[in-house]
Amino acid sequence: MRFPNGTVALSGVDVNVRRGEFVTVVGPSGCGKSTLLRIASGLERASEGTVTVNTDRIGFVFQDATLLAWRDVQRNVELLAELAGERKNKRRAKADAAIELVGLSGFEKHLPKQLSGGMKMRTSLARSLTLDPELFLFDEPFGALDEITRERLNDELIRLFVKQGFAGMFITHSVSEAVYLSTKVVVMSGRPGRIVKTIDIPLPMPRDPDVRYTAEFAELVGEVSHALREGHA
Ligand SMILES: Nc1ncnc2c1ncn2[C@@H]1O[C@H](COP(=O)(O)OP(=O)(O)OP(=O)(O)O)[C@@H](O)[C@H]1O
Repeated sequence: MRFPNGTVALSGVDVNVRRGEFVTVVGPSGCGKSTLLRIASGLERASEGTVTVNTDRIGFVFQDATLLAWRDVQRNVELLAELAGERKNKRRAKADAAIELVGLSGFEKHLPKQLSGGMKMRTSLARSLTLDPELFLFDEPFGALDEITRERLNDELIRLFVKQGFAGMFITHSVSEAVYLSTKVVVMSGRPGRIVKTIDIPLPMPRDPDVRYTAEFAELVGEVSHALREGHA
């Protein structure tokens, strides 16, 4: 990916994300992770190479929950179905199901300003879930949350991944979050972003929260951290 101003953001990147895979991309700031996700989503067009996406049901969750301040949770979650021109009954049913999936039942009438950071992210997740995505893209969605909320949302995300069966592509700066969530971790170098290493995470899904304290987990975290350091050198 070369931007019109000459910045080369990505070079020779080759990634596959299949159904049943949750692929996390880690790498130093500015290495092109968001660019890669935007290219996968179609928001950005690669200047060279090919991108093949075998579905048009793509969910995208950003670091910011991007909720409309004047709409309550239910009407925020309904937004995409509304834009797609779906009837009120149908979009309400979809929103209700998604709100239930993310554990926000009872908060339908709350406005964004009445929600915690974690609840805002859940609302954002629910909004994308109404699309019933086959490919779900996440650009560091939990980066701004405290550790406990983040760990809880990691578990909820894994539950959704196992239940809904989408292909997941996730960006994070946290090595332990990457190992915990993923079936595969892609480590990128500094700009222009190249893939330094791809590491399979063979831990069983859904993850047991206590897996974080095992030797196997620590070893995988070590492997990802080493690869990150190599890419930085
Ligand atoms: N539209 C653009 N035009 C020119 N350069 C851009 C454009 N968008 C991004 N870049 C540059 O491309 C590089 C990759 O940016 P990107 O946001 O993808 O990195 P990132 O790995 O997601 O960073 P971070 O982890 O800090 O969010 C950066 O150097 C950025 O300045």
